[in-house]
Amino acid sequence: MSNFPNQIRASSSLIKRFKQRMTNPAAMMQATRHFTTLEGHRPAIVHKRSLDILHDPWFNKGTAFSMTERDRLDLRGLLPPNVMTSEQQIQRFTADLKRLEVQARDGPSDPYALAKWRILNRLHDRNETMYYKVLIANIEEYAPIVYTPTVGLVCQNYSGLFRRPRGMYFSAEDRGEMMSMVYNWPAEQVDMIVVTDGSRILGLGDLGVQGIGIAIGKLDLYVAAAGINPQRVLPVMIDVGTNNEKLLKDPMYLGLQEHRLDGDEYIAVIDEFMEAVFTRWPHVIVQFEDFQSKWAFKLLQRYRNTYRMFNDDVQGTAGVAIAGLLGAVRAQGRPMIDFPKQKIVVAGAGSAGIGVLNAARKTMARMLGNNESAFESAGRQFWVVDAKGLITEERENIDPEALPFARKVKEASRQGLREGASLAEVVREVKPDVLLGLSAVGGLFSKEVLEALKGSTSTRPAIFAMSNPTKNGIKFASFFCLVPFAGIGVLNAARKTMARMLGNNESAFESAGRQFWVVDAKVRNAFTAGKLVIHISDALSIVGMIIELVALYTQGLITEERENIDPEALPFARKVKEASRQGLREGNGHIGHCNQGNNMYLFPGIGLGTLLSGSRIISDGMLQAAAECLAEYMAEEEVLNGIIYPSTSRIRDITKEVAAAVVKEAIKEDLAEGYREMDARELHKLSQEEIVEYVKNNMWSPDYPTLVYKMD
Ligand SMILES: NC(=O)C1=CN([C@@H]2O[C@H](COP(=O)(O)OP(=O)(O)OC[C@H]3O[C@@H](n4cnc5c(N)ncnc54)[C@H](O)[C@@H]3O)[C@@H](O)[C@H]2O)C=CC1
Ligand SMILES: CC(=O)C(=O)O
Ligand SMILES: [Mg+2]
Repeated sequence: MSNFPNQIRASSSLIKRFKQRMTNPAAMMQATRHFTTLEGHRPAIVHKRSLDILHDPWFNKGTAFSMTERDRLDLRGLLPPNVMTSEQQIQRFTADLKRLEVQARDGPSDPYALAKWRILNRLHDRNETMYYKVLIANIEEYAPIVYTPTVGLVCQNYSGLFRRPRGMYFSAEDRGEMMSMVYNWPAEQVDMIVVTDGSRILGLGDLGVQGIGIAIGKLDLYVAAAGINPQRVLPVMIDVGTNNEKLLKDPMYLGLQEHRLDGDEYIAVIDEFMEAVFTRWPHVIVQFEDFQSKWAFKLLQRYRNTYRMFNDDVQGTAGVAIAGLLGAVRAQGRPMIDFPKQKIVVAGAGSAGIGVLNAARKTMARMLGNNESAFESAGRQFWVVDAKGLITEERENIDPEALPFARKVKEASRQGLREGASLAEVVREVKPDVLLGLSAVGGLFSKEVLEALKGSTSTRPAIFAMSNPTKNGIKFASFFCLVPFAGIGVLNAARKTMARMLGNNESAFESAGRQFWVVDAKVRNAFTAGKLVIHISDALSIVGMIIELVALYTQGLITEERENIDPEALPFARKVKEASRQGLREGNGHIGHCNQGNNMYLFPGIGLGTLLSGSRIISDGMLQAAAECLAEYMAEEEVLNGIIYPSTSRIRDITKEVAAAVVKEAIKEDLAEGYREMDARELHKLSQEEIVEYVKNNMWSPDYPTLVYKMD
């Protein structure tokens, strides 16, 4: 068992001192001054100088300190003499990062992604303003590094990657101490906490203390997308042990090496944490992230009416899925009001799957009249398959959360189904409009399942493969492959892996090449180019992130007949004769639009909207408003082209709109108590446009403030 360092325990005198300061208005102003002045272009007061400033990522500007600032802050001689602009700094940094890219042309391998993460993380450690400037300007490119999928790898390799701590750790050893420990955090004001207990990190299972990476990654998006001030975010890991046997035996593991606390003992730890953070920061918002479903629902019910909190996996994911499901209806050329007619098969009945099911059912019921019979009939639109197959009322020890979605036995049998029927059987018999996966199992949408989906009664069946991370999807056995952002890099890597399996010689390499049928020439930047790549036959299977497969026909199968073929795709072009023997020809196949459907479209806006409304709680109505706002964000033309989610490059604008929708709903429900000088009465007077403006004006931007030194 590791010994949690004593030095992080705050003395009670520290709390006393802090409380005295907080009851003294002048002292309180002094304590909060640099936070309130950082936004905009007013100078920021700092209480340190010299090397202490250079080592403080909140204030460090590196080579961008002006000469007058260097004099004022005792920095003269501590930096190379050439003063750089922030643009020059970014150019220098990006050139370094791109060099890595040139050297790693063989695809987005794990070491390559991790190397990129390391470089970005080092920048995060030394200069936060510049880090967020880089991230915001290149969000589409770097979100997959600082967030999923790479952050999953980071969590898995956390013990080796750990350099500087970030965030706070509360462990089972700290029971009785949390109320004082919370004052060890240096920021007087915290707006947003993302907390995990590491029990179900992405689709990677129990990673114990290593799960802190996901809280850090989510908060990166809070800063980049929602403009939450980086000095006011706090990633938290609650370490109650781990049931991961490998970590329990690993001498390098940094967390508590004991089995997870359970039952009342577990709840007591989480209760103590919640009380501590809300005592110090009464207006903070706490996002619960990646708690195993066993606790996710219970904790949500326990706290949601008392604290400003939400569970991202249950509620954020549900909102994003609803927006996507409504988009899928529109993509079929039908009005959204037809949503209650959709037949939906969901694979996975954990926190995310059940969250989506509940929200989708409520949305359907509202469209059908919002009464009991509407709710009943909406329930019949879903077929849920978990690890044991189709869930019916015959299921033994059924999870109470899944019970409302269990199919009636008689009804199932009329459809040719039974308790435990496989996903392929269910899809074959139900002929659904939508197949949605939240099972964390790679390769689940196999050839058989996708073949079965061909029988769908929908004109444009949609697949939402929402499990994370992408890696889970790599299986060499399936038929179709949708590669969300890998393209040629993945093809090359897959070919090499196959070749290795076949003997690792030239003929193995040749024959491996014949296993790919590549559709679309622009595969290389498939994700950034917004193209969906479909490989027929042996390749990789879908999983990873939410992918909408709404057929949008473009160039089709690549054969050697393709004009102006991308040289990188050439090795994968099919021979014309061989293709014709298979009944295929140049241009065959479907290319759909593909982008990432992740709760990142909503959680930043939910948090920001809650903060700026000053709502006491996060209501169902506020969450629904967020989802509807995302659904409406896409123009009709885009949706008809099968583009259901916007590009992540627009994430700041999306978040602003989502936050405004949340503020508006909080005002409507009379929950809004205001934020800073905008009190509840003022909020009520705002028009829709003014709410959007209010949100925009309160989003932090990564600009260096002028620093002025004052003694503490
Ligand atoms: N795209 C997004 O925004 C989000 C994605 N997720 C992902 O969704 C996945 C599931 O998350 P949770 O629900 O929290 O996990 P969980 O562990 O609570 O639930 C997993 C569910 O999948 C079922 N399952 C396992 N094997 C199966 C199989 N062969 N066939 C059908 N079902 C099977 C399990 O019985 C369980 O019901 C994870 O990969 C997670 O990363 C979660 C939240 C958001
Ligand atoms: C994206 C996310 O929250 C998850 O996979 O758990
Ligand atoms: Mg999550």
